[in-house]
This record gives sequence, C-alpha cells and structure tokens, in this order.
Amino acid sequence: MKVLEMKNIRKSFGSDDVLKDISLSVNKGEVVAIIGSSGSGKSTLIRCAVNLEKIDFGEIKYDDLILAETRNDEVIYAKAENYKLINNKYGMVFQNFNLFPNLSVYENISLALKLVQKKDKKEIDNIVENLIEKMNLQGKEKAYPYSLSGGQKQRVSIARTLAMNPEIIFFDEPTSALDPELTQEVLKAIKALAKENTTMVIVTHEMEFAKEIADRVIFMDNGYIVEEGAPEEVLVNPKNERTKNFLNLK
Ligand SMILES: Nc1ncnc2c1ncn2[C@@H]1O[C@H](COP(=O)(O)OP(=O)(O)OP(=O)(O)O)[C@@H](O)[C@H]1O
Repeated sequence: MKVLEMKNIRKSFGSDDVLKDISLSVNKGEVVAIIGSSGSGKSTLIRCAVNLEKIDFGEIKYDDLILAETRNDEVIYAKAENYKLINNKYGMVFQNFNLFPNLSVYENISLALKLVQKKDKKEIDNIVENLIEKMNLQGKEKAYPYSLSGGQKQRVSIARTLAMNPEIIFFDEPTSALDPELTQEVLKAIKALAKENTTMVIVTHEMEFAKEIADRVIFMDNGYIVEEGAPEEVLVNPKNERTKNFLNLK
C-alpha cells in the first residue's frame, strides 16, 4: 500500500529550477534514503511533501487524500477541512531540531497531544513516558533544550514527532548538526524505528547508515532522480556515471 505518492513534481525559486519532474512513491513500512550533492533539491523535495513549500506542478497524495494536484496547469491544494486529515499523516524531523526553547522535554513532546489531539493528562503521560523510554531520555523530562546535548535534542525532536503517530516520517539530514559520537546515538534511535517497520524518508549524507537502514536509495542530482534502487545497487554497484562520481567509485 502506498502511503505517499508524488508525481511529476516541479518547483522553482525564481529562475532556479530546483525540482524538474520528480516522481516518488513510498510504501507502508518502507525506508527510503535520499542522497545527492549539496543543492540537488533533496530538502526541497521533502519540504514540498510536508507542505512547507508549495509545488509549481504535479500531484501529492497521502493514501487516498490529495494534498495538491494540477488542473489546467494550475496547482490546487486541499481545502482546510481535508488538510487537517492529511496533516495528521506525516511528521518531520529537522536538521536543527526546532524544539521550543521555553518548554521542557515533557512539554515539547506533549504540546501537540494536548493542543491538537486534545488528549487527557493520563493518556498524554502514558504516551510521553513510552517515548522517553524509547528515545533513551529517562530523567530528562523536566530539562530544557539549552541543557541537552545535540543528540538528546534530536531524540526529543524524534519523540515529539512520534507522539502524533504519523504514518510516515520525513527526516531532513537529522545528524548533520551533530558531532560524530552524537550522530551515532541518533542513527541508532532511527535504526530502532526501522526495525519496527516505521515508514520513513531520510535525506542523509551518511552512506553507511543509508546502506544499513534503507530498503531503497534514491540519488538526486541537479533536480532529477538519477538513480533509484536497493542500497547494494545504488551505493555499491551504481550504473549511472553521475552516481559513481558522487560516490567516488570510478
Ligand atoms: N526558500 C528558498 N528560496 C530560494 N532558493 C532556495 C530556497 N530553498 C532552497 N533553495 C535553493 O534550491 C536549491 C536546492 O536546495 P536544497 O536545500 O533542496 O538542496 P539539498 O539537496 O537539500 O542540499 P543540501 O544537501 O546542501 O541540504 C539550492 O540551489 C537552494 O539555494
């Protein structure tokens, strides 16, 4: 079953054509890694998927719900009442954590459960407690983001995303703001999610991680998907010259 389907996506910033006819679909339980050089459009692609950027052409669908489609060259976005349903389908984890600095770890994780999902305190406590354990953050409930390491901040950010129980989670270079040892603890947390068959799309520069975790690897270059396939195909025996160059496999 397809959770996400993006078809013929085009996106420009002024005269800069950043996405040039990209199609991507993700099945339930699948882990897709997106790799490619700086500026190839990876972040823009997932920012379009989660409606942080508007597309110029194409279609974006979650299950049967249409977020955006193109009719007569005009992109039409879902109406507000449908948008709420679609918005619940996905979560996003950012490079720079995007935590609320004035809220504790507990409050960061629980805020949307309280305000958006309007769950009662007991249920929220239960969910947060489970996520704290899952992300190995025991004892940090009352801590504020400034007092946490980068790796802990990113694990809080992942917990906050998991709290909403999305069907698919997008990660935009989740470890690129972290030192190597903190990178490993975050990658370990993401690997644990993959073991539980969490559907994920991960933009990453960590090739070993991509090899280990991904069911499918997508190589993007200059606004196109140039090569796509199993990790051992794309990352070990790529067919495309541009993929080989990127991976230094000449
Ligand atoms: N909001 C914006 N306004 C103008 N140009 C933008 C905007 N966002 C991205 N771009 C441009 O789009 C291109 C693709 O950027 P994007 O961040 O998607 O690449 P990327 O593959 O994720 O790169 P990196 O690995 O460096 O994060 C770049 O040339 C960038 O300057």
